[in-house]
Amino acid sequence: MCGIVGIVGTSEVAAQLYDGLTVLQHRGQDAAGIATADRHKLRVHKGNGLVRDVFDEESMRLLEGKVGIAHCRYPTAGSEGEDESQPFYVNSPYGIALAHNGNLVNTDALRREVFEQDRRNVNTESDSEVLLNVFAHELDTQKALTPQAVFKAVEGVNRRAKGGYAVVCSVLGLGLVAFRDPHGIRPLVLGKRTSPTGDEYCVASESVALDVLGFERLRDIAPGEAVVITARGELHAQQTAPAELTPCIFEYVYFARPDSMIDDISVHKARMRMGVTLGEKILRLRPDHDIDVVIPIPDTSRDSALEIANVLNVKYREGFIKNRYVGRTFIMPGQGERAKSVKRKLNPIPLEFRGRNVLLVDDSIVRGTTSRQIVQMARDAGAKKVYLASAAPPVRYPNVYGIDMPSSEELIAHGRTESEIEQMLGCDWLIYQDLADLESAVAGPKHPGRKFDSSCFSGEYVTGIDPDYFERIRQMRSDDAKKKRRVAS
Ligand SMILES: O=P(O)(O)OC[C@H]1O[C@H](OP(=O)(O)OP(=O)(O)O)[C@H](O)[C@@H]1O
Ligand SMILES: NC(=O)CC[C@H](N)C(=O)O
Ligand SMILES: [Mg+2]
Repeated sequence: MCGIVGIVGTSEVAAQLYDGLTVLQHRGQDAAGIATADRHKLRVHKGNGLVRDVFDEESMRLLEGKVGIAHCRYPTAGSEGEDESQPFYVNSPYGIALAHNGNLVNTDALRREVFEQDRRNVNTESDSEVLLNVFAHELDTQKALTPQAVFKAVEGVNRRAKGGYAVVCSVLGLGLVAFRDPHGIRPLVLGKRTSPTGDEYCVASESVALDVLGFERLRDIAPGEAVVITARGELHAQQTAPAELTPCIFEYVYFARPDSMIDDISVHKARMRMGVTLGEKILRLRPDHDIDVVIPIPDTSRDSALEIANVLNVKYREGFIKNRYVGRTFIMPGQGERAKSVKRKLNPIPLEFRGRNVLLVDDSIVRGTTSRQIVQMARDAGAKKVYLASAAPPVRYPNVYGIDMPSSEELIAHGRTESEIEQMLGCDWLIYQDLADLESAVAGPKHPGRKFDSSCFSGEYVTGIDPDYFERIRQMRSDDAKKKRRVAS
């Protein structure tokens, strides 16, 4: 789940892109990059690591230009190698840099098509580089470099690429281009700022980037919409494909920051509502429950856990302290690293557990890495009974649109009943949110009936998927496959 930002400013943009990336760091911790454009040149600096590690004073100084894009990466395709960090660049036509959040599900066919029909070679295993070459080819077939020509090119991309994609591009001689797939699976929001020298625009994965950079949130980019902001600050927008909004529900469950608005829904409020519906379910199933205290598994579950405690009318306590210097464990590339990180990251305060029946709350249980260890930690800290609530339903199916859970065997809930999972996690009671409750909680009162991509819970994929696709990505991207790749390199 990468983070992307693009800015058209009236002054230099590199430092602002850097600041934007730092607040999107939770979306990708593996690599980062910035590309800026002045009138004649595109400059790119990128590499593996956190944003603060990839850039130094010297590299920032070289990133000149008033138009630019930036990316932080959490790989879902190809390898974790430096050459697959983003933005990607092609020199023809015009010079284009592209940053992509999402994942294509027809990359192999597209790669062949790009080579055989468009006569372009893609030198990495990245789906994003394939996407860039499709866009470049489609733009190359247009006569001039105008917003209309870009819209035609994006129409071509929409026709050919299948999957989740939120994209920002910098096109030399024109400005910034941004577009979102026809289902709007991945988020993209547009903001504006007025400076004494003219209008400035920013496009970002999450509105938190607009907030910190002082842009006003204008609106979300619509599914199947493309936006061109010329280097002079003129905004053009057009629908480039028939569309139906079904944003990824996992953004609200886990990925996004709570202080972001995504598709006009506050992530914070969505998580609070998830807590209310789950609390109500607990009361329905066990009106005479014996829960003494609700304890969140930090960070992401906090908003939901607090509301569960309110609904149950029991105490809410911070019983685990998070080491703020350890990153998010779920988005780490290998299982060994994830498992070790839970211990390094979370430590219990025993007096909150001793002799109590505790309800631990997590936003989601994916591989079960976190919950298995946490349940044991709660017992070791002296809890009498350990109950576990998940603000999301069981994750039973792979995610193919930009979240790296490609192999169903790695998912603890795949092919298992809730009581089997309860046993594996070692808790006294496991309770999951129902999918219908999750969807209505996220939609909230402002967007009742909103549809979502909930494929990792339901197994229904909004773009349709080739039947052999799952086996192919399992071979490429399971934890085993990644381990083998690391050993070989
Ligand atoms: O079942 P698992 O495979 O362990 O995955 C789920 C866990 O991973 C995430 O936490 P993470 O540490 O990534 O981030 P957070 O601090 O934002 O909660 C998520 O919030 C769950 O706690
Ligand atoms: N998480 C993402 O959005 C990943 C983008 C792209 N598929 C990559 O692997 O680099
Ligand atoms: Mg967590």
